[in-house]
Amino acid sequence: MSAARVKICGLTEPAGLEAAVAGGAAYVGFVFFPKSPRHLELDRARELAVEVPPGVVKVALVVNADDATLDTIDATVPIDMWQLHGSESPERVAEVKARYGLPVMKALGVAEADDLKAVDLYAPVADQLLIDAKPPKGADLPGGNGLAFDWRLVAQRRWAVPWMLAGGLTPDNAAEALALTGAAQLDVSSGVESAPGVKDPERIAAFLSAAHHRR
Ligand SMILES: O=C(O)c1ccccc1N[C@@H]1O[C@H](COP(=O)(O)O)[C@@H](O)[C@H]1O
Repeated sequence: MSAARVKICGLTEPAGLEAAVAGGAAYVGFVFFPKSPRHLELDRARELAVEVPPGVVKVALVVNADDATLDTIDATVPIDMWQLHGSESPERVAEVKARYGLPVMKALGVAEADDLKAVDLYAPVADQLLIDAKPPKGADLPGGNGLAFDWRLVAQRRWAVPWMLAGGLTPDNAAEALALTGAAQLDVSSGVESAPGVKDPERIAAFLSAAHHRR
């Protein structure tokens, strides 16, 4: 099997971004959600994004954001892809894709087999799906909680669109996650941090190495 493509999400500082790029991340993610410890102000996001070399996909993560919010991000930060991580409908996914002409990745929360029914609703409109653990009831964040779901629910499933596995991934479990699910792409945030919102360059390097040397 070829090396997995990795998204390092929730970057907030140059050191983390440099480690992601140096280690061969395929995507870097910037969070625009004020409740998150990884939330970026627009100017800060722009400063980071302009340092990303061509070929690395810059993803803007938003949660149920309105057009005005997306317009401001789009006008300020050079991004390549939207990640919709809230309860956006399939119609909203199609709308965002048409409005900005950028690919859209829709995040879906999974706790049990029934949650995967949403895949059929979103696959026709999204460019990619992000399959993440469903947040606990009452959680402040719909993602980035460091929680994994039961990977057996997606083991060796056939997908109509590209997808990423997310939720509770770490340098220690990345290889097992790849082997069990057959995923070609992984997305990680809190598992490569030393504290909420603070990326750890060594953990980023270790995660990328684990994903690139899949068994
Ligand atoms: O990271 C965040 O703060 C965040 C906030 C709101 C929605 C999604 C968020 N993160 C996404 O969730 C996955 C899984 O996170 P983790 O690895 O379990 O911490 C992450 O990769 C982001 O795409």
